[in-house]
Amino acid sequence: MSFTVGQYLAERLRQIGLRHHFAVAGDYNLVLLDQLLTEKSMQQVYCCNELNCGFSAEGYARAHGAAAAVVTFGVGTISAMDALAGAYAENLPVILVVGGLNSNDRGSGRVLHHTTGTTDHEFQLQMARQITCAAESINDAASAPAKIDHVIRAALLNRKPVYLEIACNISDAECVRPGPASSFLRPINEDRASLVAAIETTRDWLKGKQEIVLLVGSKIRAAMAQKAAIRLADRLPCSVAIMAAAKSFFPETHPAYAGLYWGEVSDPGVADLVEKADAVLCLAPVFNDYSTVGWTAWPRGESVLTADPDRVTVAGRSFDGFTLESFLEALADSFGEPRDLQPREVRPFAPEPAAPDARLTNDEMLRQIQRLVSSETTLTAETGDSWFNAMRLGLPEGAQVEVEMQWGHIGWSVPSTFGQAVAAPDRRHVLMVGDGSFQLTAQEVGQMIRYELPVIIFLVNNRGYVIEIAIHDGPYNYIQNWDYAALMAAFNGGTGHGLGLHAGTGAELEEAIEKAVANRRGPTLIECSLDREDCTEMLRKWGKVVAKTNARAPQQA
Ligand SMILES: C/C(NCc1cnc(C)nc1N)=C(/S)[C@H](O)COP(=O)(O)OP(=O)(O)O
Repeated sequence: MSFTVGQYLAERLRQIGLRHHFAVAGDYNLVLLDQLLTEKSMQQVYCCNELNCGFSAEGYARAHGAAAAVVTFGVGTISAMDALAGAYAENLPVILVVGGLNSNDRGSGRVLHHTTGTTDHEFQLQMARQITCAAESINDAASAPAKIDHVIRAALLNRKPVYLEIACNISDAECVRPGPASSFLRPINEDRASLVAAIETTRDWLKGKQEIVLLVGSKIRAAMAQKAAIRLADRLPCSVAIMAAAKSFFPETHPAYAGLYWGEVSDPGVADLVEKADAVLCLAPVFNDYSTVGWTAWPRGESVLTADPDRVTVAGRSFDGFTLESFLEALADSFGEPRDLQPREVRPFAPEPAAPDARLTNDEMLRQIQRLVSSETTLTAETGDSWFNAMRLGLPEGAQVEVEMQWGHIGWSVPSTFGQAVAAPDRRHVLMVGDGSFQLTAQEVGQMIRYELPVIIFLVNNRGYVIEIAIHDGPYNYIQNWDYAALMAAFNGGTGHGLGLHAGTGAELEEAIEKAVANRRGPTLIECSLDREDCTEMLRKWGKVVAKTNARAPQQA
């Protein structure tokens, strides 16, 4: 039985644990898709467009650790690249596989369809190199194994996306079979002396410190160091604060957990805790203009240790050659046994319930969403006031929150939630997405219907781009209103189980949530109608500072 290049790729994807890959057909990738279909342990899941295909894979990688998306050359790839750049920004190993030009035509001087009409056939590979940690183009079967192994290993090691182009006439070409996948998964060789020196320097730096804070950042998951951070908090007398993009990456039930640090929109008391501490250990942080609230909340200086996924900087020295996980575990163990502490009571977001027939408010909506959140819930919060709503939720052990605060592509959340639900069907998937964002990628709700995924979508209809209005208003922040709930009938196509409901009061929302929980054979979109002015106080405060930062005059020469 012959074995092909496409099957080599399929076998490697299976070996790294993928049970699905996402795809949009195109004439350059049809034969490749056939080859991937021969791998019966992996389901081929289809998307409405390549941007959504890329974001679906990104969501799958959030839930499953890695993901693959298969698109066609040019028109498919360039669209998927927006999601690939997002995966790069969010440290997610997405493998973008592209059905490429026929190897006889590549570099032939001929003009081919789905290209820009020039004879430059390298443009796409060069673009991909800017937003991936590895990019390869396969135009002969002999080089396929090494190139496939190279990009997959790079993706897993760097927790970043990669790009793999396979000429359309090579996908079914004869190929050798792969060996075991253990070569991909082997740990990096760590430098013991550097690790010991880093621990000793850190212990000296900590001597005499009274107020120690661990500030957990969003790259802690990509660094696979969440458990090690807990181990350290169990042993080091400290408080733990999280950055917004790391919501749910440290258990809120942990005795040392203090809350969200986000400058002037931090949880009560947490800004003081961090800013007055005499030792802040920043664990895998991303300090950007949004996460530092316009550069106003950025811990730096002698009282700060920064532990990045591949480097520790403390007391004027810098160490690398070991993983963040190894550093945190060794530091934890240097403090001996865990402290004897009681778990913390998580405070849910629980304002007084609104009168059942009163106009639905943001707080009432969030109060009811809070009651849905359990240890098996993954809540995805879209860019917009949904970010700030997610920050206000109390999370039971095991509940997960997904945000995209570095790339911040509105619309990301719909396909990403689809990908997460494909990856983790046993969890309850809840999506909070604004009307403006939803209009970019709404089609993927149709795929949730196709694959019968019971996602609960809170469509926050506040009639426009409220986060932009808070930053800087103008006519460009107002959009055509849709009847979002009515979309579900259209997406059902006569046979689907999608459910579309309107909620304009607390009572209507209560009833809609009941129906959504009962609808196990498809998604339920609950269109929550809110006043445009009804946004979180956090957004208002944060928006003002960010607007001021955006408005800084050019540096005078
Ligand atoms: C337009 C834009 N950002 C600019 C933007 C524009 N285009 C892309 C792809 N990504 C972006 N972030 C943003 S955050 C809107 O306020 C989102 O509106 P909506 O989803 O309705 O949420 P809110 O009402 O809570 O703001």
